[in-house]
Amino acid sequence: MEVEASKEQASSTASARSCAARATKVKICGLTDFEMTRRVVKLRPDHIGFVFAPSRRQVQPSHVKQWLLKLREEGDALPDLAGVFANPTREELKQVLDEVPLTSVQLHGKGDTALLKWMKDHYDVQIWRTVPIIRDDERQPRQSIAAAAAAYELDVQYADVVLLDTHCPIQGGGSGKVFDWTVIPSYADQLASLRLPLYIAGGLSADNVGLVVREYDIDGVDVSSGVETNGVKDISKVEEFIERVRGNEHGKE
Ligand SMILES: O=C(O)c1ccccc1NCC(=O)[C@H](O)[C@H](O)COP(=O)(O)O
Repeated sequence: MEVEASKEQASSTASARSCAARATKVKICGLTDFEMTRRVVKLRPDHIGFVFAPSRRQVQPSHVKQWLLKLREEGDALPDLAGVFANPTREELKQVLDEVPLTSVQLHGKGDTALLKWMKDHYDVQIWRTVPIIRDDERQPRQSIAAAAAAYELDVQYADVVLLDTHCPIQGGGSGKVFDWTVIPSYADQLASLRLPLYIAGGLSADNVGLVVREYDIDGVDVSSGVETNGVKDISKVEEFIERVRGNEHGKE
């Protein structure tokens, strides 16, 4: 099944990093209505994401369930289906996972090893662990890589993908802001030794995604704000974003 294939792709680990040119995965996040979800799915991203955390992009589980049913009825091959949460309780996760056939759960906020273990024990989902990277302009001491690593190392044993995203103190993600990409190689090295795929998010758009994909040894990219116009998903921006990723693979001459 397409979803299964997509899950396997998401698990392609850092061992693939040694290949000269490989396909960088694309996740389009923060879909909020059926019609846009349908149009995005037809562009064949590797992952799509629905935000269940409090946010202007928050969606209801019952709505997402209906959209996915309709797409299946129409015969659309579905990509990996990610649900985005910020510091969820077990009950909140259960409510969504029992209703929506998600294949991945993306967690923002503080780590909770017991929660991750519970999820792995009860649901067949990939876990995306977000590592927030603090921007210099937040006027906090710059986060050291070691400190961030210590924060996620605790639950990395249950993570299937690690996502570096710009720290967003207000809602946890979807900031639309770029972090300092020079930290990427240190994470890439650490995660390669753990054989965990590394994805990048935070302020990506068609204008800058080619650069991050070409210059850094990463497995995938994730976007929300950068494919919106006036806060609403814009299908021409989504299309352009996916084209830029696919035309700029790392290692391609
Ligand atoms: O998008 C939100 O509103 C959101 C709220 C709370 C937690 C996570 C959230 N979004 C996650 C994403 O959309 C992506 O993983 C990523 O943060 C996208 O960032 P950006 O392209 O900078 O909007």
